[in-house]
Amino acid sequence: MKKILIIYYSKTKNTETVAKTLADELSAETVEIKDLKNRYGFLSNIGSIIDAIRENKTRIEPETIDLTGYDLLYMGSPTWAGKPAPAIITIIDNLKLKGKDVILFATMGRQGGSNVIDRMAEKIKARGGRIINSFTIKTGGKQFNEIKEDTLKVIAEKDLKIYSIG
Ligand SMILES: Cc1cc2nc3c(=O)[nH]c(=O)nc-3n(C[C@H](O)[C@H](O)[C@H](O)COP(=O)(O)O)c2cc1C
Repeated sequence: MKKILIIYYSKTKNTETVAKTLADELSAETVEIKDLKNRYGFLSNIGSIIDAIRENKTRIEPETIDLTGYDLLYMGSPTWAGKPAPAIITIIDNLKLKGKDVILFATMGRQGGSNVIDRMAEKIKARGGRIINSFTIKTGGKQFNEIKEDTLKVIAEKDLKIYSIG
């Protein structure tokens, strides 16, 4: 079995639900990237949208992750104004991704997830990583258990367990 790490940011636990479901199904470890900037309240939401559109960096915890020994990475972000969350933009630039296989996922209320995947992919490829698969999950109006069900469906449809072998 490959050693798999799932790296994610999640403000309201939708992306976390996907990450934890993947972790259970694929026997993977997880690392949550925390954004140390206040992202709660109306004004903060506007700030978050501006930060996402401009791809502003943010203060995160952990600042980096030692990826030595991991054969496969999953990386997940919510969609913010059609972009990856600032915490994900920030962590990608702090990781040594040369030669790493990466599977990307994005959650979205309604739309924009594929754009998030594309942008994450561009940045990861620029750092020497290889994107081997990706998927989006729609979360608008869904309970956590429905998001979990949707994730289980994607794991089956995309045959994601195949990447754990070897
Ligand atoms: C600042 C902000 C911007 C967002 N922009 C979008 C968007 O452009 N398109 C969309 O479908 N959902 C958008 N959403 C909804 C989130 O992408 C969606 O709820 C996601 O599943 C949240 O993941 P999380 O619970 O892991 O934080 C936005 C949410 C926030 C807080």
